[in-house]
Amino acid sequence: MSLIDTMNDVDARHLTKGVVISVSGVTKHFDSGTQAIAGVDLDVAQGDFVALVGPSGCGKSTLLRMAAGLERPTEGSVALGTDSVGFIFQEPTLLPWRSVRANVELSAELARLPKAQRRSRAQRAIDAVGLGGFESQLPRMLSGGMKMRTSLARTLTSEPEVMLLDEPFGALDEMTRLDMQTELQRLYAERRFTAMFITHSVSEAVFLANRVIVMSPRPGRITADIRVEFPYPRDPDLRYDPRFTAHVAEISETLRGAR
Ligand SMILES: Nc1ncnc2c1ncn2[C@@H]1O[C@H](COP(=O)(O)OP(=O)(O)OP(=O)(O)O)[C@@H](O)[C@H]1O
Repeated sequence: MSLIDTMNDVDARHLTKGVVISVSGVTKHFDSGTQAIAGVDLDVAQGDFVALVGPSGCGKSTLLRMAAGLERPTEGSVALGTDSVGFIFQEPTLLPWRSVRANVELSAELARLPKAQRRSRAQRAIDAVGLGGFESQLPRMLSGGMKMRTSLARTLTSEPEVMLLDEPFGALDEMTRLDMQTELQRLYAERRFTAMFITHSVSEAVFLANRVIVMSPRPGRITADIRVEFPYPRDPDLRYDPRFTAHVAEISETLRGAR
């Protein structure tokens, strides 16, 4: 049982086989009086890439934060079947005085891995995100996309079974964002972690996920759960495929209907 399950008073041994994140009958009221979430049930299977889309303020981040154990549900339960979890937020939050390599090694340092293993894992992650050659640069010398790559590499270094990503590419320019989407799904194709990914972009959701969850306006409920069956790794040109645009249209329509 992980620390997070302990915090949520849920025993992970009660999870259905193959389910890594289980949200059951969850409602969330904040002390301010805001009700963020209403009656959400969601099981995420091991190896699923789930994208959450919904109008601003519908409780997507709250749901993700509950999965991370950072918030408790008011009613219902949230269980996580592992304590091997990586987070990525919109802001890369790098330590400004540390080089790319030292930032990427941080998660392995915190996990107290021996130095040689730290080095080799960090280098593998740096190469995987295309930052080879930039190891000794400081964050202030990096573009927004490179900072996000560094943040992604830092998370990959701890080889998490579950990745929780809250609009990680929201602040990037369009071209960098498309590149990062391609990189992330390539890494997913190789490593098959379980992912929960928040985005405002329907096309980003369809390109990355094998399952798109659509939420209603606050208090957020699940209004649709749509399977996206394209095999991984996905080619950037998939975005021009009529089946891809049909998915985007269907989800956009559901979002409009949910307002
Ligand atoms: N700690 C908190 N205290 C009080 N209210 C909160 C807190 N965190 C979030 N909220 C409120 O709960 C609602 C849901 O917020 P949340 O950030 O989960 O939505 P979201 O769907 O992620 O929004 P966005 O897409 O704009 O990022 C909002 O009305 C927000 O103001």
